[in-house]
Amino acid sequence: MSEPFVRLANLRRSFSQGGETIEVLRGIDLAIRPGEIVALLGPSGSGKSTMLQAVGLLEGGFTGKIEIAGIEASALSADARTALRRDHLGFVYQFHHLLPDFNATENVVLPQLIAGKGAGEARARAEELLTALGLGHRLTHRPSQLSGGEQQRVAVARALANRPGLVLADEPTGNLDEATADKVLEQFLKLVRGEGSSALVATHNERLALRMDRVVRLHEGLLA
Ligand SMILES: Nc1ncnc2c1ncn2[C@@H]1O[C@H](COP(=O)(O)OP(=O)(O)OP(=O)(O)O)[C@@H](O)[C@H]1O
Repeated sequence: MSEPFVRLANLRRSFSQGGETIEVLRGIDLAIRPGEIVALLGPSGSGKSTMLQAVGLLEGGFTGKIEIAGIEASALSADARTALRRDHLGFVYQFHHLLPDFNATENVVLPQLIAGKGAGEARARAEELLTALGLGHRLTHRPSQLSGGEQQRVAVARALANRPGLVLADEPTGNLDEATADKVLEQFLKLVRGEGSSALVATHNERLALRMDRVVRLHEGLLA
């Protein structure tokens, strides 16, 4: 069996608030294999976003081990963490966070230019992804000219643009109606599987979670 792409060991995070300490993550262990799509289920406030922020190397304040692509992240400098994030991770949020003044293609091109890819190659990749997501007829629309589901699909294309080994998605369809959420999730899963990426998808939707390869549940700071 292949080595995990992500390995978390005894991951902990607490917050101090008004003299009280809340232990949100109390020793998380998790391994995600290359290409595996894992649903992270848990009620509101259980710590799903906190855990994704840790794995996404977006925040400090954690203890324990976070290993991505065989690299132990906690020992790295800030620059090296940024490089690890850029080279291996893609993010999809509940709200798309697309750049309003750029069209769909440009929003997907931009992270590739930042990663050092040439403009022609980046544009071809953006168009390939957007077309695979059924947006071939919306390439030059700006976010305000797209529906909620279309905006979220552009965000999915952007997350996958640099071929990340791991996609982190925080309630990626939480802002959509049920029918649209189903469709966007279906396309997301198909694309991630086609690309061979792993994914960790936070949701409180049991039904959507069951369409992924494995479900883990956050309960009282631990994974069940
Ligand atoms: N910066 C912070 N300071 C203090 N407490 C925090 C902070 N960030 C998160 N928390 C607390 O940590 C707990 C977990 O929050 P988190 O956002 O990770 O939950 P979640 O499972 O993603 O919830 P939701 O499904 O509602 O998004 C909450 O009780 C929250 O109040």
